[in-house]
Parts: sequence; structure tokens; C-alpha cells
Amino acid sequence: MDFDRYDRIRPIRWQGDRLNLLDQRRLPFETVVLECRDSDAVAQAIRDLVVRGAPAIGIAAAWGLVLAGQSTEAADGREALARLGPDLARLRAARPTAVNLMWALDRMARVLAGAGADWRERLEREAQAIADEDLAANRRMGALGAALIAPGSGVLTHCNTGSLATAGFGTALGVIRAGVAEGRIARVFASETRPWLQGARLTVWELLQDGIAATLIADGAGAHLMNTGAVQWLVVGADRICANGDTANKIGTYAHAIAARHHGVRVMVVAPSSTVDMATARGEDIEIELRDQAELLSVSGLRTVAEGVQAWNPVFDITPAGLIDVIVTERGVVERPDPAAMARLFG
Ligand SMILES: CSC[C@H]1O[C@H](OP(=O)(O)O)[C@H](O)[C@@H]1O
Repeated sequence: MDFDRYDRIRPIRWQGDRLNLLDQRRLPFETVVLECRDSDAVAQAIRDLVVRGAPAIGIAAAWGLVLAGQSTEAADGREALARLGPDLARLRAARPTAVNLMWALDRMARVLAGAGADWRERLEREAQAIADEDLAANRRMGALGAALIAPGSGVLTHCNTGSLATAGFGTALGVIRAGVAEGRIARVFASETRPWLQGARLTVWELLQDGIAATLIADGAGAHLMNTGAVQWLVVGADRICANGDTANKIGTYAHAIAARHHGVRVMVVAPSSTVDMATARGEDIEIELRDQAELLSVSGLRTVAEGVQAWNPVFDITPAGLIDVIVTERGVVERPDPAAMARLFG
């Protein structure tokens, strides 16, 4: 497929002495780039959702460590690793649920541990490799996932899993891009994804850039949409996939998956192998990020809830493996995920 036609947005741009991040808090109406000049600025940008999406925060954190290295004196990688310990810890703590963040930093730390006097160059090469591999994985998953979808199908997606959430092309949205390009997907629906509105602000905007028509629905309209017969697949991303196939993804995914099973709609989870966490046995062992209740109490800075009301704001949920028909990764496809099937591909 013609990737350049379908995929032009790049949320993370390394500039040699700074990291430029497309500020996703301001989209779709303003295009603002935030310049990060040290690792603390990158950690803050991840916490504040300037950059978001599981693969994207791993890539941004890797560049954050490169920035930290530029202001650190060390004779070799081992010494650098010791000096960069606090930066690594602050980047790692920026968000708890998406394992790509920890995966990318562990990979950077391993490179440091084995590097000599050229440790700064090695770090920079590794960050670039993490980004390049993510883009290649997304393109591969797009082909693998689209091949499972029968021509003429409708799909529902949740949150934003596109170029904005990755190095480019996207995970679930990559499958949708490929499926539309191949003529398999005839209808795309995106749920708005309260409270941060990744679906409403980012996904339908991204698809619009590609000339892909998408219909926005309220999160609560998912079951009703499925009942109409308009969609045959729920296609979503992931922030962490456990050894048994249980999957953490944006809050609301679990409700969509329950409705999908009830209506005979198939569920596809699309994520690179960097999202697979074989060290976590099952979903209940995943830390679910709780964000400020203020995100629920107002919309675009305008308070919508009476003063004095309390809110609870978990931003991910767990979809049990039993509700997932297929997990698509760049290494291959896991059908009806369970511990044995996961171990065959990731053990
Ligand atoms: C391509 S993974 C995207 C993943 O990240 C989202 O979360 P957030 O916007 O809070 O970073 C969501 O769970 C998506 O599925």
C-alpha cells in the first residue's frame, strides 16, 4: 500500500538537541509543538498527555534519556547508567499502565550497560531504532490484521491508536487504514472516548487527513451500534497484554468487548510485541492509572458538573482474554488467546 498517502502525521520529532512533541492536548484545532530540552520536560509531557499512546510514550521516553545523557559526564556506559538512574526513574514513573514505557527504558539501560566511551552515540542509535522498529511493526500489523477482515465489513474503534499514538501508521488504526485501502472495510465508527476525547479529537481528525470517512459515536452508543448490524469487528489497541492474553486498554474497551460478544461482533486487539508483558500473569496484576477527577468535571476547561461532586477517573480497564478473538502483533496473530497460545509466540 502507498504508506506516504495514508500516513503523514508524526507526533515525535528528534532534533539533535531537543525533542519536539506535537501537543495532543490542543488538537484538532491548534497545531502547537512543545520543545523538550531535558528528560524532566519529557517526563512531564508524558504525564500531561502532550504525547500519549503506549508506543509513543516509550519512544518519547527513550529520547528523554538521550537528552539526559547530553548533560551527563561519564567515561563509559556503566558509569553513565549509574549517573542517569534518577532520570530513568522519573521517566519510568511518568505513567504506570502502558508497559511500552518500561520496555523502552529497559532496552536503553541494557545498551548503556554494555557501552564504552561511545555511550551517547549508542543511546541515540537505540532510540532511533525503537522508533523505526515501531513504524515497521505497525505496517506489518496493518497487513496481518486487515487480512482477517471480510470485504464489506464495518468496524468500531475506541480511543486513538493512530500515527499520533505511535511512530506512525498506528496499531488498530493501522489495521483500519490498511483495511480501507484494500477495500475490506466499508464503514468506520469511532467512539468519542470520554473523558479525554481521544476518539473525538484525534481519531476522526487523523482519518479525515487520510480522506477516510469515519462516523463518531458516543461511548454509550457502542452496544446499540452493534445491535444494528453495522459493524462486524471491534478493533482496538492495547497498553499492556498479559501472559494469559488479558488486555489493558482505554477505559470503555471492556464495555465494548462485552457488547461485542453479545452481538457476535469479533474483537481484534492490535499491538506491537513491546506491549506484551509476559512477566505479568493476568489482568488483575496490572496497575490501572487513576487520573485527576478534574478531567471528568469539565470539558475543554468549562465546568459541566455541580460544585461539590466527586468523580472517579480510572483511565484504563481490563478486557479478559476470553472476550478477545484475536491479538495481532508484528510477530504474528494469536487466535483465542490463552497462556499456551501466548507462550508459543512470546515465551
Ligand atoms: C496505540 S496504543 C494507544 C493506546 O493508548 C491509549 O491511552 P492514552 O491515550 O491514555 O495514552 C489507549 O489506551 C490506546 O488504546
